[in-house]
Amino acid sequence: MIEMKDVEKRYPNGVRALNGIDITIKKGEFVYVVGPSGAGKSTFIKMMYREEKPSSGTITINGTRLADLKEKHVPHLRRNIGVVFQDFKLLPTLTVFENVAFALEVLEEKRTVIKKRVMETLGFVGLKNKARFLPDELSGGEQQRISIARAIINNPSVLIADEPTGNLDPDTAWEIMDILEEINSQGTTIVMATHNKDIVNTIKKRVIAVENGRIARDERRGGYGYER
Ligand SMILES: Nc1ncnc2c1ncn2[C@@H]1O[C@H](COP(=O)(O)OP(=O)(O)OP(=O)(O)O)[C@@H](O)[C@H]1O
Repeated sequence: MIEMKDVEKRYPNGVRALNGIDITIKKGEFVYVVGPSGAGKSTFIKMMYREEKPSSGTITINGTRLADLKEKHVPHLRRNIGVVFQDFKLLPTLTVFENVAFALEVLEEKRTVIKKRVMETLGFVGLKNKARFLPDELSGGEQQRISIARAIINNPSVLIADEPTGNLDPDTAWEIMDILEEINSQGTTIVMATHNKDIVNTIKKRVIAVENGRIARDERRGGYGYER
C-alpha cells in the first residue's frame, strides 16, 4: 500500500510542485496519474520511489515511512518498486540480457539460475529472441519491453511508470498497455503517469488528476472525461 499524508514538495528554487497531497493506493490497484504539463505528476511519482523527498508530510510504502528509511535500506525499497521511464533508460553498451540481469539482486545465485530468470522474464515480454541484441538495435516498443522486464525482474510489489507510452506510436502503446495489465493481473500495483487520453478513456482504471500541485480529481472508474 502507498499512502501520502499532507505531502508538500518545494524544490530548492522555490517552486512548490505539490501541496496538500492525501492519497491511498491499495495493493493491486492500477492508477493513472493525469494532468497538464508541469502539474506535478512526475514529482508525485518520484516521491514514491524516493527519487525526491517531500518537504513536509509523510509517505508510507508497504508499512515503511520513507522518512524513517535509512540510506542503506533504500536499495531494498527500490528492489520492491520497479520503475519504467518514457525514454527507457537502458544501458547502451550492455546487451538486452545484461540490462535485465544487471537489475537482478541475486548475488548468491548461480549463473544458471540468473539465466533462467532473465530468459523467463524476456519471454514474458515477448523478446527472448533479442537477448543478445544491444538496445539501439531494437525498436522503441522493444526497448520499452526490455525496460519493463528490467523493472519486474525482482518481482516488485509496485510498478511505477512515468509516461511509458510517450515515445511510442499508438499500436505499440497498446501493446505496452497489454503487458502492464498482465503484470497488474498478477497482483502488482501499477501507478502510471500519462498524457494518453485514448488509453485512459479506453482501459478504465482509477484516475488521479493532478493540477497546480494538488489532487483535482480522484475517480475510481471511468475515463479522464475529455469527451464530456
Ligand atoms: N528538479 C526540479 N527543480 C525545480 N523545479 C522542478 C524540478 N522538477 C520539477 N520542477 C517544477 O515542478 C513543477 C512540477 O513538475 P513535474 O515534472 O512534476 O510536472 P509534470 O506534471 O510531471 O509535467 P510533465 O507532464 O510536463 O512531465 C513544475 O513547475 C516544474 O518546473
